[in-house]
Amino acid sequence: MFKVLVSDPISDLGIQQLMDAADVQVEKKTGLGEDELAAIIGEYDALLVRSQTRVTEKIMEAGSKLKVVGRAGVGVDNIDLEAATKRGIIVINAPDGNTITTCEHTFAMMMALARHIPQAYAKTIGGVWDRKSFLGVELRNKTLGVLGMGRIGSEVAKRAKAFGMNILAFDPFLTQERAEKMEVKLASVDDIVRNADFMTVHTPLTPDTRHMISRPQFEVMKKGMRIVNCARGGIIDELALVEAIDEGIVAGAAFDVFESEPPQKDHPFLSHPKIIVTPHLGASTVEAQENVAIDVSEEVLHILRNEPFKNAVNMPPVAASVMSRLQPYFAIGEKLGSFAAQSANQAVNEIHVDYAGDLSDVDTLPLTRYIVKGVLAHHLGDENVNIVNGMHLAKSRDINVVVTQASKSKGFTNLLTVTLKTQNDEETLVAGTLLNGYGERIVQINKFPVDVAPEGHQILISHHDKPGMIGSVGTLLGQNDVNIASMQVGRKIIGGEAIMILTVDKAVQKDVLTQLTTLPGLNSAIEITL
Ligand SMILES: NC(=O)c1ccc[n+]([C@@H]2O[C@H](COP(=O)([O-])OP(=O)(O)OC[C@H]3O[C@@H](n4cnc5c(N)ncnc54)[C@H](O)[C@@H]3O)[C@@H](O)[C@H]2O)c1
Ligand SMILES: O=C(O)CC[C@@H](O)C(=O)O
Repeated sequence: MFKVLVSDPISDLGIQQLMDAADVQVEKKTGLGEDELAAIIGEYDALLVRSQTRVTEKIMEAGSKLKVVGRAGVGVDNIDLEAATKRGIIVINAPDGNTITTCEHTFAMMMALARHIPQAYAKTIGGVWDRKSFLGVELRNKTLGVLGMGRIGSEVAKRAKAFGMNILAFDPFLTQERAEKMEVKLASVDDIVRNADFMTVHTPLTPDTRHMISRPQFEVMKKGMRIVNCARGGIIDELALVEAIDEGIVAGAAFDVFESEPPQKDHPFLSHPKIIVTPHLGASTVEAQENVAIDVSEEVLHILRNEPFKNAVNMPPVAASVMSRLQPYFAIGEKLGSFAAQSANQAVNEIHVDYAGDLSDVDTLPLTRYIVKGVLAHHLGDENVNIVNGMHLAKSRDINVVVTQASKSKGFTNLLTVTLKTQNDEETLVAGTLLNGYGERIVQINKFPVDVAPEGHQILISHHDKPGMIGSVGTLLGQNDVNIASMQVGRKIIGGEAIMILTVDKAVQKDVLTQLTTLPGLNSAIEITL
């Protein structure tokens, strides 16, 4: 039974599927401080948060069973990603669910700013009928500068066209071709600052974007600019903005987010007549909260059940088209890694993976992660290694991961070859394939061609090819109550070195393996469990 803790208010409708899952127990405990959360997190396999809970290194350290932290929303600035990656905790978010909602909030803020709605409302309900102080401006024919043309920025640009606005857009990933397709004009930050009437930011907060609009930009800014920030506090320098408004450069600003949240009571935005604010409400609609909760719950279930997932933040995203090609190989990749590690039986200093045939022209990194996990988990334990921290763990142990791709696949449509190089320059090679209609197969072990389904308990025997070997192994196993399900023998030349792989029905006692090695002509016997 997996235990999931929900530590922020998250839509019940969204997390219903977790509650309905027979293998999951959900507990809700909101408003916990760091120490309180650290004290209980050790019991849980997954933690679901919104933006209030700060998932610090201390929480990750205390979360000895924690496999995944799910963020019902986009920004993960409340989660220590480095600490999570180090401990193999997968951090996932729900990047799509609140895009439209936040885009619409941006428009609500832009319209409110253009027409002074909050200020006019306050005066009107205060009994003052003031129609002179609130002369607004139209959006039509105005230039809107959009910084950050990702999910939300693109939707904002789309809607701004319906208002008759001209759009200048900047994003390091925005190409001329895509800008033309979206009917926006590709511009630099400087162009936008000098020419826009309205400016809205939709970037994450990074060292690059922190204070990307500050004193130098205000100094050259078009007079009368109106600025909206529904992305992250800190992208626009708050103090420099207040100065720019007071100097008459900026006509007004609408902010949903602050450098520090909630802002101090004496924060200059809270009393400025030309600044309107909301308390980080960008994603706060019924629809968005349901969407993000559904998305994140689905992903948490996938991760807990060891199924493929897509929105991990501490791993690079993988295109759906690439994922669909690689996914069928994840299980065999991990098994090959594990098989190789169990048969190498020595400290590994290089994991060499060769992809051939169908896998020769695709970015195989996600698959390599499964193979590396398979190799490392044998020594480090399943609970300590996963596809997030595997590469990091390999690097921290000076294990090189080398990947090659070749179109030739020795007669197979696809072939994965895992070679482990050990300290004494020895190599252990295991190659496998997915056979159409037959599933996973190991087709080579070291220099020997074989045909073995990688599953359950297996015994890998190295021996001298001579009459009677199979019989004496079978007899010894039978005497020890070990039932053989299948057996494969591989050799290069008659009477030379050979291997035997037996699939047996249960785990084999160590002393049975020792007895096997006393048989004349038998060199080694290793148990492999997949
Ligand atoms: N107010 C809210 O409640 C709320 C809700 C959802 C999202 N957000 C925030 O909105 C922002 C945008 O979210 P999104 O879903 O569109 O993210 P996204 O990742 O789809 O888009 C962000 C874009 O910013 C671009 N970018 C990065 N550095 C840049 C730079 N220096 N200059 C210009 N562009 C740059 C990226 O290339 C990317 O295209 C994020 O900060 C997110 O956390 C806020
Ligand atoms: O309301 C929230 O959870 C914050 C939403 C937003 O900032 C996000 O990053 O998704």
